[in-house]
Amino acid sequence: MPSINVAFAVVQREDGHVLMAERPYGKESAGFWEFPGGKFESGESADQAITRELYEELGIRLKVAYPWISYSHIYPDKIVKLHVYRIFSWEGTPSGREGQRISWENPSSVTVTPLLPANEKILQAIALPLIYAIINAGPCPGIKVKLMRRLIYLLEQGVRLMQVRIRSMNPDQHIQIMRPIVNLAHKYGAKILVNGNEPLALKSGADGIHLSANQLMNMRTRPCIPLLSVSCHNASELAHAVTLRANFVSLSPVRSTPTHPNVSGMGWKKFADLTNKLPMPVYAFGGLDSDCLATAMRHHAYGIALSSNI
Ligand SMILES: Nc1nc2c([nH]c(=O)n2[C@H]2C[C@H](O)[C@@H](COP(=O)(O)OP(=O)(O)OP(=O)(O)O)O2)c(=O)[nH]1
Repeated sequence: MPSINVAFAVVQREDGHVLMAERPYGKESAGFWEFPGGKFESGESADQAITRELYEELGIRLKVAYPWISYSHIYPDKIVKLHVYRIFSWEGTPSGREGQRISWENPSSVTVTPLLPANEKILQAIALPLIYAIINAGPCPGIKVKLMRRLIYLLEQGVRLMQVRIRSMNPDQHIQIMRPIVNLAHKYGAKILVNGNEPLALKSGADGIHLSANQLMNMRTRPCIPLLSVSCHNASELAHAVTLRANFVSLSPVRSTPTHPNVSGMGWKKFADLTNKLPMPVYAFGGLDSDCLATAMRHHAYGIALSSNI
């Protein structure tokens, strides 16, 4: 079967809406909605293809194009290798220069239909926020109040995806602590994952679980929960996370951290080599702060994970 390379872009406004385009009359799959982009021309790189396509199709000049994920989709007559970019800044006002209809859509509630089947996973992924906060807590007096305070602080800062990791706590007390956390987060439209414990996640109404790399490698089937995130450190763990259909992973350590002084960070080059061909969102983790977001995205990260200890 022939295989073609295609570059397309998630062009995203500040309000989170993304630009979608209808495939015009005369093209294959006319009437289906897609992200703007198209086939590589002979000798072109992915970067060159996306820059040219977005100018030809929409009349916009890209300021920065972040290379994101790559994946293949098998159509009845061909394999399409999709190279996906994320665009947050451009010059010009997008318009359908090839007669195609365009629409700004909220990724969580897309109104245009039908979509190209290869694009479902992209829409699910881009509903995720750019920052993933990990709240670590050990047993300590007043832990419930301290956790709630930290949660409120993060929610007020605009964080909408959090993992809560409480060590050494009996299951009943754990649920008692998690329920109000989940309820409050949901009032802000935020999602909560609990670390490592599927029954706890279900009983506390959390949105998902986060697995350690050890738990991941011992698991053969995906837990039955909406969101699954996983800690990964190398290529084989990433590959298993893909097999288990994790929604996203954190890949660490990018830099060495005070909590793991004997482990050296992999650095951005290795991070990019590991994530470059992955079909899922990856949060860069370990020794980072929010100023690292653009650097992370230049190296194929979806966003960054930041840890916060109690
Ligand atoms: N542009 C784009 N193509 C996609 C997406 N998802 C997806 O499966 N594809 C597939 C559909 C097509 O088989 C292929 C893109 O081919 P195309 O015909 O649009 O490319 P093009 O704009 O260069 O078209 P042309 O100049 O050859 O007419 O990639 C997407 O979101 N955007």
